[in-house]
Amino acid sequence: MSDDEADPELLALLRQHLQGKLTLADEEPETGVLESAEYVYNNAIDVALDMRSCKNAAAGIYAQMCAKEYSPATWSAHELHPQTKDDSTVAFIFTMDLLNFSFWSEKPDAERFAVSYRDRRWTGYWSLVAALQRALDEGIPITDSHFWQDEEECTLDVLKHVFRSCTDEEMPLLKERLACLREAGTVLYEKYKCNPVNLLSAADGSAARLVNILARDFGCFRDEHRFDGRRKPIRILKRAQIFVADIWACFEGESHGEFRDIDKITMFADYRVPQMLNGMGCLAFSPPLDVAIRAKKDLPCGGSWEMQLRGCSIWCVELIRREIVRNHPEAKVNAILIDFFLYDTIKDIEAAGEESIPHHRTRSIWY
Ligand SMILES: Nc1nc2c(c(CN[C@H]3C=C[C@H](O)[C@@H]3O)cn2[C@@H]2O[C@H](COP(=O)(O)O)[C@@H](O)[C@H]2O)c(=O)[nH]1
Repeated sequence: MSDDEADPELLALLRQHLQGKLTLADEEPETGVLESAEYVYNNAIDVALDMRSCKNAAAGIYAQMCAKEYSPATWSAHELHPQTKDDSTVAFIFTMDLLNFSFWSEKPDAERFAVSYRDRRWTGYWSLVAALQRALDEGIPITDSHFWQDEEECTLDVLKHVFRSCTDEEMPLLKERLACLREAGTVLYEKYKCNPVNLLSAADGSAARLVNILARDFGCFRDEHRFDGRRKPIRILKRAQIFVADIWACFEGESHGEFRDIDKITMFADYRVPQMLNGMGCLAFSPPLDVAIRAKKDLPCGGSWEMQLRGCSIWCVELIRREIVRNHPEAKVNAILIDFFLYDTIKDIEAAGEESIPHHRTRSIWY
C-alpha cells in the first residue's frame, strides 16, 4: 500500500463512526477541580506557595503517615464512624456529607456548640457525627430520605432536637441544613429510587463520575464559584469529593468503596487544612489577608480571598502529593489520605492549643 493510500480498516472504522454506529468508549470523566485549583494558584496574589516548605512538608508528612500507618482503614478507627459495611452505612455517610459544613464558633470552648454523646462532649465535625448516631439510637430515622421529605415529621424543631447542644449555642445554619436534606430527599425520590446506593451504581465505579453526578443533580453539592473574571466557574466540590472519599475509606476500596480512579479526588477545601498548610509554611498569605485571618474577620463566601485560600490549598496538597510519589514511587498515598492526615493533625494541634494562626472565617454550606 503506497503512503497516500489510507488503511482500509481505519477508513471502515471512520465511516462507522461518522454513521454514529461506533460509540467510542466513554472517555473517563474528570471533575475539573485540579484544573480549577491550578488556575486559582496561577492567578492568586494574596496566597502563595512556598516550594521549599512544600518539599520539606512532603518528607515530614510521608514519614508521619508511615509511622501512624495511615490507610483507608484509619477512617473506621474513629469510634464515632459507622462500623458496619452495608447500605445503611452508605446512607449514614451520605447524610453526614450533606451536612458536613460550618461548625466553627466564636464562643469560648466551654460555651461553644457541643453534642453530648456516649459520656463525651463532641465539637466541630465530630458533633455532627455524634448527633447523627444519637438520633439513630433514639429511633429518629435521620438517615432515611423518606423522612427528609416528610414536612410533618422532619421539621426544623425535630432537627433542632437532633442537633441539640449541651451548651446555649445552637448548631450553626440549621435552616440551611434542613434545606439540604429536603433537596436531597426530593432528588433521590425523583432520580435514584430514594436510595443513595443508586448514586454509586450510576457512577459505575468512577469516583470522578460520582462527583460530577452529585454536582449535576444536587444544588447543595454544587460548590462552584466565579473567580477573577473567568467565565468558566471554579470547581471546588468539597463535600461531593469528601463523600466519595469517605465511602472509599470506610469500605477500604472494596464493594461500595471500589473506584478505579479514586486518585482523581483532591484535597477537601475546608477551613482546617489551609490553617495547617500555613502553619507548616507551605501557604503564605499577603499582609492584608494575614491580618484579616488573625483578626478573625469574616471572609465573604465566594470572595477572592476565600477562593484563593481554597484553590491554593488544593494545589498545595497536589504538589506535596507529587513530591511524595517522586521520592517514594511505591507509596500508597493519595490526596485523600494526605488530607485526612492533615485534618487529624491540625485537630491535635488545636487540642494542644498550639495553632500558629486561627482558621479563616467564612460561614457557608460548602465546607
Ligand atoms: N479537608 C478536610 N476537612 C474535613 C475533614 C473532616 C473529618 N474527616 C474525618 C474522616 C477521615 C479523617 O481522618 C477525619 O477524621 C471534617 N472536615 C471539615 O473540616 C471542618 C470541620 O472542622 P472542625 O470544626 O475543626 O471539626 C468542616 O469544614 C468539615 O467539613 C477531613 O478529613 N478533611
